[in-house]
Amino acid sequence: MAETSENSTKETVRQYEDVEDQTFEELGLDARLIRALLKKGIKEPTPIQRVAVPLVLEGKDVVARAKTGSGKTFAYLLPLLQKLFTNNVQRKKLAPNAFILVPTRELCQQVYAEISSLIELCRVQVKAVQLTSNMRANDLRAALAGPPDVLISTPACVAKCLSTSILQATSINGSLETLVLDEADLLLSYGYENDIKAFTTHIPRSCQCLLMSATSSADVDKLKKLILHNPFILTLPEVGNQKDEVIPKNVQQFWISCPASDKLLYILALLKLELVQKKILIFTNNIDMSFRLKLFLEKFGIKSAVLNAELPQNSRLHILEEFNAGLFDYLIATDDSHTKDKEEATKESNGELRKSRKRIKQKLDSEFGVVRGVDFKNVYTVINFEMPQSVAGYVHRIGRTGRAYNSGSSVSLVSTDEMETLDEIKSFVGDDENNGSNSIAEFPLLTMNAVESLRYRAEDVAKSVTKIAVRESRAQDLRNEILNSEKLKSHFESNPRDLDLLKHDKVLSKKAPPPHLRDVPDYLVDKTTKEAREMVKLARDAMGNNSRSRVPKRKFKKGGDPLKALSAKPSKRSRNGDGHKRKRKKEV
Ligand SMILES: Nc1ncnc2c1ncn2[C@@H]1O[C@H](COP(=O)(O)OP(=O)(O)OP(=O)(O)O)[C@@H](O)[C@H]1O
Repeated sequence: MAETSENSTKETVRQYEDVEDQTFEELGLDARLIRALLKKGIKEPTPIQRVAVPLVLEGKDVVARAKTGSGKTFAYLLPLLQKLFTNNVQRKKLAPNAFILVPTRELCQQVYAEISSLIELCRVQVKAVQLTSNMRANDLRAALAGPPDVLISTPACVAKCLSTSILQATSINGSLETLVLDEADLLLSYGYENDIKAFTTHIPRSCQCLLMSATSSADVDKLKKLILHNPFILTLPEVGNQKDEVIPKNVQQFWISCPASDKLLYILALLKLELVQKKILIFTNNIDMSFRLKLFLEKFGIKSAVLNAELPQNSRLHILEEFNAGLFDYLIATDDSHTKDKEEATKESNGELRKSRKRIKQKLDSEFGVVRGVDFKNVYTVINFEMPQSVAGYVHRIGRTGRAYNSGSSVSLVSTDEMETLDEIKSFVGDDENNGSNSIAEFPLLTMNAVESLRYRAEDVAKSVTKIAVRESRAQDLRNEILNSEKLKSHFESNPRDLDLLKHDKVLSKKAPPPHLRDVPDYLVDKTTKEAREMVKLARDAMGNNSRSRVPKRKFKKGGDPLKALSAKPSKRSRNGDGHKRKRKKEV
């Protein structure tokens, strides 16, 4: 471990070249928490947990940067809970002892679910609550009555409570012991700067502050200066500042060059010919495109659900829960919604959608964030149907697979217009054919023959998915979800575990897909594609990758991965053959 003092009295930077294989016991964790983790199937700490837990237990301020899916949530939740229930002298407090601030409601819900389950499994007297901006003043007051020990919220909601005196500044000052800023790199970009600044004036000097983030950025530095006193800055080799260490190594990244007008055809080929493994998370940049894709796939018998900022919160949470529980395999998510779709919504409000949208009166939720930090379970493949608008967006999207010790892959469909973005991403993630780590390789399993064999059908169907059909479906889906949302609210108050009530991957079109579209006739699939498909299937079976099971997957031996072992493009492969061979050699 290398330790340097930056600014001698202010920051201690700890660079861990080699994190020792300590157990949770050796980190000083309470037996109740260890038992709770075991019940969740978690036996060994991840590297970030190994370095962060002891420091947090010691009461140090910590800035932890670790890759997506590296287990940052437990890195702060475990010691935080331990501190709360081991010093269980009845504290006289007027406000919660710990605040966990996150950028989105989805994260609020996720962190709340994690902490609640730990509390339940440990059987300890700790109360956690989550607040969201859409709660009425009375509900906020009721949630804070007591007060609870831990509060999970977006900064905006805390600011609202302060400005309406539901929370008193003096109470916070007298009670706050731990402040966590989770997904710190996003808090400012979500527009919470003023809310955070308003809050910081009430943080007592003695308060321990923890800042967790997946990437380092100017925003993280700004928050660090604003909030932390003598922080320990943790950098791990898997995190590092080096470019090639941003994406988890257990995620294989691929790209396919294709004309923008052929994207539907290409994704159909990938899914229908089963060249990618399930579960699959597909990203689009705007909501209309997600419905176009959903309707298109539906005509070929591929059912999917959509997830976006327009949906009511209850529905969004339920969709996530269903997807995580394995009730459906394809989820089409629209991200970057807090910027782009808002603009679109404004434009649309002047246009043809005005009537139907007005009736629905639904606004995009500025606290929505599907990509950042949300823990999608057992997603094997992330597909960028459209390229994200920033490098950070790419990192976070890809980070939805390969979580913890699982493996995964990503496939980006890249049009000519998006090539520049791909180059930028490649240079950021440290794509280096000679080095092999973190390279974004051309997807080897899709042949032109395979694509062309589906062209006629795909183009025919794509024509039928008109703009009007898309917009009607979007409005219809929204109406359904608003109704669902009401049902969900009352139903889940009494049946919180009933996930099967509403399936969100219902088909939108009235007609069932004709058999010739639902099943790809055998004669259309060439030999190479059949082999590729078989390899993907074998790999899935070998990994025990059944998206409907919650059993942790077996780790895949790199050498045995079909995406590395087989190429459906002999000519290209031989062109890049050297690079591939070198890569594989290095990995064995
Ligand atoms: N020690 C562990 N062993 C196995 N799985 C773990 C461990 N710690 C956490 N996990 C699981 O790993 C997944 C990812 O964890 P978490 O959401 O905390 O990642 P993260 O670092 O916060 O990612 P992101 O930056 O995307 O938010 C979760 O499903 C979590 O339950």
